[in-house]
Amino acid sequence: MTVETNTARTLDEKDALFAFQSRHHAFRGLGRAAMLPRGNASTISERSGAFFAKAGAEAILAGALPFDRGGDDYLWQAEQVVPARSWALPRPAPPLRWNLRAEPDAAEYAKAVGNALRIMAADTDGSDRLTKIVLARSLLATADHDIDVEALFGKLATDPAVTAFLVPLPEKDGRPRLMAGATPELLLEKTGTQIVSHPLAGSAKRHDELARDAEAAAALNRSVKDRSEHAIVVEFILDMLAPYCSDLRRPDGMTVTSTRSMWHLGTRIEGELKNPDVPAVVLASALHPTPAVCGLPRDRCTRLIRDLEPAERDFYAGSVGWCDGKGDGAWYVTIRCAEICGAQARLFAGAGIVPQSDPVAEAAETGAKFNAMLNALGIDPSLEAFS
Ligand SMILES: C=C(O[C@H]1C=CC=C(C(=O)O)[C@@H]1O)C(=O)O
Repeated sequence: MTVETNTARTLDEKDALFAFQSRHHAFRGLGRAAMLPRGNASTISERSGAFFAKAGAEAILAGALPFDRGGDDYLWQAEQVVPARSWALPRPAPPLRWNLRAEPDAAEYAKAVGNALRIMAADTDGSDRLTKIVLARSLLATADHDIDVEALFGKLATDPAVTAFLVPLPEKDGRPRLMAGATPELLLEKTGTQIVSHPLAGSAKRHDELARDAEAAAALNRSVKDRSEHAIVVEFILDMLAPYCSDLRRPDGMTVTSTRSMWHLGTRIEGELKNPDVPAVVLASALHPTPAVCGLPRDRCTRLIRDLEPAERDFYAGSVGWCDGKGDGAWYVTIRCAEICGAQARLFAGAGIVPQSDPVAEAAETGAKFNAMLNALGIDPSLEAFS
């Protein structure tokens, strides 16, 4: 991917179409040049192939794939792509007053987890047997005036363990929308013939007090429930990538990784492609959604999620990222994020449910996963609305 270094615009201009910032990548796209004709996962290969055949190897498409493989993606080429390092310094924004509504609240969410556990327990055999499902809830935060998206992005980008992102979403009721977040999870990165995926699953809340924080990490590492939840994701990704790879490697065990607010179990998977021409977006689209955000079996879980969750996921738990005309690119799992529309932010958080799950603990885990966005929005995470 090529990022223009000759920037005619100043970096504090407000018209970012998309932006990504992590330890490895930091750029923003300015102005709308062209949209990839919309379509679902089954046509991404043809559509992106035709697009880059015209736009050329240096062109970059960035944006979002929805959670549901049948839904349409939203990918854009910007007029100009510029480096964005200076965004590591958050811009001060005036404090907002918030009205908060949990949809559903923790108690209702715990009931949905209970329902999922009953379905799992009744499922004793068969190839369609439910082994894991990820259930999410949302939090609708409405401010007294419009959210300063650039200031929000600056705050999200201060955690060195995440990729902060800002991508446009299709308008809803005629109003512009975008997705902002700080994802810790790499779905797929491709550079030439090399691919990397770094799934996360299995979580614990972090604590200010050092000894308590270290104990939370150690307990996560010992947890049979979290290890089984994680192993399902790793096996799924290895199975999906195997047909594309001449070599696929993973370390012996899983590792404990962290963001500022959460501990996770993670596994870095690396591979060498048989055919280097398969583009990053096609591989990401084939992998997505993994059991880190959906479950196993995938199609059955997609349907069950629709029944068990009150709010539509839309682009939450999809994938955000970019690819260039050479086929390189990086795609992340769309988590620790909020859909922003004017003064409104809809935050999402999910948790993997396996037979050993405790509904109340899973509800608390989703509460903790809101913290990255809440902190960046300047909302006190200890407020009652999240419990
Ligand atoms: C679905 C989410 O997290 C996923 C990623 C890491 C750990 C997870 C877990 O432990 O349940 C989830 O699989 C979310 O943050 O909304």
